[in-house]
Amino acid sequence: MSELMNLIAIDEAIETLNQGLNSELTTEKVAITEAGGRILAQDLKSEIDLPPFSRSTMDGYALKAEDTFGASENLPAYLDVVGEVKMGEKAETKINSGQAVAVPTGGMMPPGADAVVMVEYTEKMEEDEIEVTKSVAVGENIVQQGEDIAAGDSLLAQGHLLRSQDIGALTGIGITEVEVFAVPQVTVFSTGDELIPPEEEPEMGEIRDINSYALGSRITKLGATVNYGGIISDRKEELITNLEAQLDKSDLIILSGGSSVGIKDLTIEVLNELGEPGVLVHGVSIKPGKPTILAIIDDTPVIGLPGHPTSAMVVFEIVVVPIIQKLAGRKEAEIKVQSQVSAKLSRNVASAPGREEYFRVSLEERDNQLWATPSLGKSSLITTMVEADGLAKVGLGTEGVKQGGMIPVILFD
Ligand SMILES: Nc1nc2c(c(=O)[nH]1)N[C@H]1C(S)=C(S)[C@@H](COP(=O)(O)OP(=O)(O)OC[C@H]3O[C@@H](n4cnc5c(N)ncnc54)[C@H](O)[C@@H]3O)O[C@H]1N2
Ligand code: MOO
Repeated sequence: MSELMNLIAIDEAIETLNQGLNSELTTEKVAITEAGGRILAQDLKSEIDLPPFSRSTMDGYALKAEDTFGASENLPAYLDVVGEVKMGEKAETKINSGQAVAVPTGGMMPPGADAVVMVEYTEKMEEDEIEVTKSVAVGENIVQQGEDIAAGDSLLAQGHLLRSQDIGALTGIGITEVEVFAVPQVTVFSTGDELIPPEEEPEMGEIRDINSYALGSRITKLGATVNYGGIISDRKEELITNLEAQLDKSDLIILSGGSSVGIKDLTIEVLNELGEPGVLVHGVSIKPGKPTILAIIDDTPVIGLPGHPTSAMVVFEIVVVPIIQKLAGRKEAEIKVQSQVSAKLSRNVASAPGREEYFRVSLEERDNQLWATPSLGKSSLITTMVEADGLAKVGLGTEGVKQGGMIPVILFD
C-alpha cells in the first residue's frame, strides 16, 4: 500500500509542477485564416498607419471648420463646392477657405480640409454652392491617419490568445501570417478494471468510461489536441506499456482513477519508476480532488486525477487548465483571467477545514441579483456537473459561507 498523502496547497502544487516544466516551446508559422484561437509566439508591431490616410466617418462635405463657426439655421454659412471625393480613390482637390468637397463615409479627406459636416446639415443652393446650418469643430467626423494603429505601435504581445478582433486588426495592417506556439498534444487515459468503452454493453460490475470523454471534450475546447489513449486495467505492466508508448508523443498525459490510497493504486509506483523526477505532488488540499498526483517523467508532465467523474472535472478546471495554458504558451496575466462572476448563496455551505472547497452551483437571476444554489450530490455523480453552471470557491482558511453571502463562481464554458 502506498504511503498516506501529505496534502499541499493548490497554488504551491501548480507552482511545483511549473518549475519542473521545460519552458522551451515549439512554434510554427500559420496563415491568418488559421490563427484564430492560437497563441501568438511573437511580439507584433505595426509598420504602417491604419487608416493609411485621414477619412470621413460621415456622408457630407469636407471643409475648413472655421468657415462654419457660428453657422446655424438662422444664419447659415455659404460654401462653394469645388469637387467630389470618390470612394476608394485619392482625394486630389485642395480646399481653400470658403470651399467644400462632397465626401462619402470612408472617403479620403481632401488636402486642406479639417472637418466634415454631415449632409443633413446642408442644403444645396445651386450646382456648386451649399448652405451649412451647423458649426463643426476641427477634426469632427474624421478618423485621422494612424488613429486606429500608428506605424511603430506595439499591437499584440507574445503569449496573447488571438481573438477574432485581433485577426481583423492584423489583416487591417496587411499581416497575413503569424508565428504561433504549437498546439499542445494531450493524451487522456482512464484506469480501472471496471471500465469499458461507451459503445460496449456493461456486464454487472462494469461501468462505461465517462472521464476520458468529459476531459477530452474540455481539452479540445481549450484549443489543445486530445489523443484518446483508452482504458488501462489495474495491472502494473499495462500501465507501464501504455504510458511508455505515449510519453514521447505527448506534451501532457492525464490519467484518471487509481490515484487514492489503496491496494490497486499502482500509479505512484509506476510514475516513479518510469523516469525522472517522477511524482512531485501526491495529495492536494482541494475538495473534491484530494488524491491528485502531479508528476514529470523526462520532461513530460503527467497528472493523475481522482476517479470520481466530478472530482476529475473539478481538479481539471483548477489544476490542469492553467498547466495546459502554460504549455500552449499563454502569458501569465491572461491565464489568471477566468470567466468568473460573483453570486449570492441561496443556502449556507460548510467547508472542509484546511481544504479549498469547490461546490457545483446552479445560477439563477432574481431581482437583478445572481443567486448560486449549491448541489449537495456526491462527487461520484456526473449529473451534479450536468446540472451545474459553475464552481463556487470557498477558500482555504474559511469554515463556510452563510446564506446571502457573496461567493466567486467560475463559469463552465
Ligand atoms: N478509504 C478511502 N477510500 C477512498 C478515499 C479515501 O481517502 N479513503 N478517497 C475517495 C475519494 S475522495 C476519491 S476522489 C476516490 C479516488 O479514487 P481513485 O482516484 O483511486 O479512483 P478509482 O478508485 O479508480 O475510482 C473511483 C471511482 O470513480 C469511478 N471512475 C474511475 N474512472 C472512471 C471513468 N473513467 N469513468 C467513470 N467512472 C470512473 C470508479 O469506478 C470509482 O467508482 O477514492 C475515494 N475512496
Ligand atoms: O477527493 Mo474526492 O476527489 O473528494 O471526491
